[in-house]
Amino acid sequence: MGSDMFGSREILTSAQIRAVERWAMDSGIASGLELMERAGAAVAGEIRLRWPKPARACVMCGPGNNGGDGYVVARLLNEAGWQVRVLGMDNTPPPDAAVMKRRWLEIGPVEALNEGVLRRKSADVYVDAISGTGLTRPLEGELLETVGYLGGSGGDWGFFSKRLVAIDGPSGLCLDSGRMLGGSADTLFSPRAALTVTFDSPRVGHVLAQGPELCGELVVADIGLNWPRMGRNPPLHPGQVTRVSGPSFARESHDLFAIRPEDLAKLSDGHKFSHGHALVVAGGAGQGGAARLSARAALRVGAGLVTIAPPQDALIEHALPPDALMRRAVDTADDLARRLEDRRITAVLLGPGCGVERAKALLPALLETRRPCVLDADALTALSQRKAPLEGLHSHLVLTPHMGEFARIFPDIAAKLAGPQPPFDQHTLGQVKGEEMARMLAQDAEYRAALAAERGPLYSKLDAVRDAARRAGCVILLKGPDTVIADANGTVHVHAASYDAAAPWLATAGSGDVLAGIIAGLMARGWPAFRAATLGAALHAAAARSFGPGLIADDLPDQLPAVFRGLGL
Ligand SMILES: NC(=O)C1=CN([C@@H]2O[C@H](COP(=O)(O)OP(=O)(O)OC[C@H]3O[C@@H](n4cnc5c(N)ncnc54)[C@H](OP(=O)(O)O)[C@@H]3O)[C@@H](O)[C@H]2O)[C@@H](O)CC1
Ligand SMILES: Nc1ncnc2c1ncn2[C@@H]1O[C@H](COP(=O)(O)OP(=O)(O)O)[C@@H](O)[C@H]1O
Ligand SMILES: [K+]
Repeated sequence: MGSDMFGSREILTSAQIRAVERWAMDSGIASGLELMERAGAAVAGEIRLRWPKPARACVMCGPGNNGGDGYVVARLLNEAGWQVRVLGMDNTPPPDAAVMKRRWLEIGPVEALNEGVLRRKSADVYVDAISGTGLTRPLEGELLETVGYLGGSGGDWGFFSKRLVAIDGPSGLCLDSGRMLGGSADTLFSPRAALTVTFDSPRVGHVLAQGPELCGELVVADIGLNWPRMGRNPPLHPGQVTRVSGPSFARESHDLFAIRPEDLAKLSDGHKFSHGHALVVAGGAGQGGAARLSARAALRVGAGLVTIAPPQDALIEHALPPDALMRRAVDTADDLARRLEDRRITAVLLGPGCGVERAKALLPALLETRRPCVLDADALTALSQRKAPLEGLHSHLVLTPHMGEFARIFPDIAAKLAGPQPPFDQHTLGQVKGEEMARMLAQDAEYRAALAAERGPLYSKLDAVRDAARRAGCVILLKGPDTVIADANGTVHVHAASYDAAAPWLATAGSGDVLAGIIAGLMARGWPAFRAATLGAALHAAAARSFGPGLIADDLPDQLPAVFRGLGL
């Protein structure tokens, strides 16, 4: 296991990459034309790596700079001996794209970009340069038909998905959310690329939602933008808007993965008693398995001591291994409060196998101590059933919901994420009334404001988790193949299983209990909530990869030593 798989890198929104490009051009690092030439060269190079013999290419160029990249690809493939057809639009492109189009026109013609021309299916490779980061509204008319045809409206998406190369992303995909612009109906005919080549950094939309599925293999090409990244800067406070000598945008760390050199040092240092003490609350008779999985994970991640705390009458069930576990009964909220008077208990996990009623009874006493703590599973359901679900939450807390639990605690945010996306037409608005209508009108206004401010137009999982964490005042880790973690200051981190080696076998019963235990163990060891959650998600996925297919949750904690060895600890 190479430690490179743990590298952390920034992912950017469309507005951020535009700011980076503008900064690079303004500071004389490269002109727009040079950047476009490098972008096109990177795409042509990746194509030639995969199709080493000159073949037939059909390059589809849209109205903007994404189309400009396409004209460069066409010219370079032609120079390499390929037979190239170019389909394009009858518009005045932006200046750099116009130059690239003229250069192509010295070589060959531009045919009309429409479904009819595509139906002839005369190429080995199709290059989608129709839209990239500049897509701001759903495609319409001929462009929509063309993109739908690439997505299989003619009954054969399998044909295109094997030979479609997308520049920056398949067209119609919103690179800020990973969702197709234009609502769910159009996703039926969303183009799926075999290969997507993007520039400088991944975009948010490459790793969230449908992005990974629609982009296919993702290559991030360096086009020499050379901007000062967070990693190379003096320490920044997360979420801070900074104007260092680089492009100016909110330097939120939208980064992928989590293990950094300072984590490695801290994981390997120290002495048993400096490693803290995690208390894992367990449930009544017959429910103990989940909490024991969590407790085992907390031990394996290096908590010095772990105590499992079931009710008195279930204590006997927990006489099972691991023997390193301590066992103490906790029946009532008073028992828990007394137990937590011991300041040596440095983190608490409540939820796995706990039972909703028991979690509800223990929650107030736990929250009152403001002890670092993870709330998972039944504790999340218990939260959502309180009159004021978010009351008493604080910044030393990590909530680890899956989408169902998240929706019960933040129903409005989940509805906004799952529902149709703006701009809403009269027909859509005609179908709703009351609060739903008010919510959609507000969302529509937000969409227009976002466009004006050059932010991404669609509400993404990243936005949703950030909004939820701000509202709750704690860290939230929303599970899924695209796990998103946010803190109350707006710092967001994505752990995308799709980005490196996918670990689909993580989706197995009890794997969430292990994740909660890993995070609680790290918090017991002194990691702050947000770092514990991001590092925990990375270790959890690494453990799954280390075991491989056939994994059950019980195997995960015992893979952690191999993961640590792989990290050189
Ligand atoms: N900046 C740089 O230096 C570099 C940029 N690079 C490349 O530029 C790409 C970004 O280019 P971009 O901003 O020109 O927009 P792009 O993705 O081509 O597509 C949108 C175009 O379509 C239009 N449009 C929007 N919605 C529409 C709709 N529904 N139906 C119809 N039209 C619609 C919209 O214009 P509008 O009509 O909104 O004015 C715009 O013209 C980026 O992905 C990368 O590939 C690289 O070369 C590296 C250097
Ligand atoms: N398709 C997937 N690929 C990779 N990881 C996934 C996928 N779906 C879910 N996961 C991960 O699997 C774990 C499942 O947790 P959870 O939903 O709580 O399950 P359980 O309740 O069975 O423990 C989470 O860490 C989640 O991020
Ligand atoms: K594209």
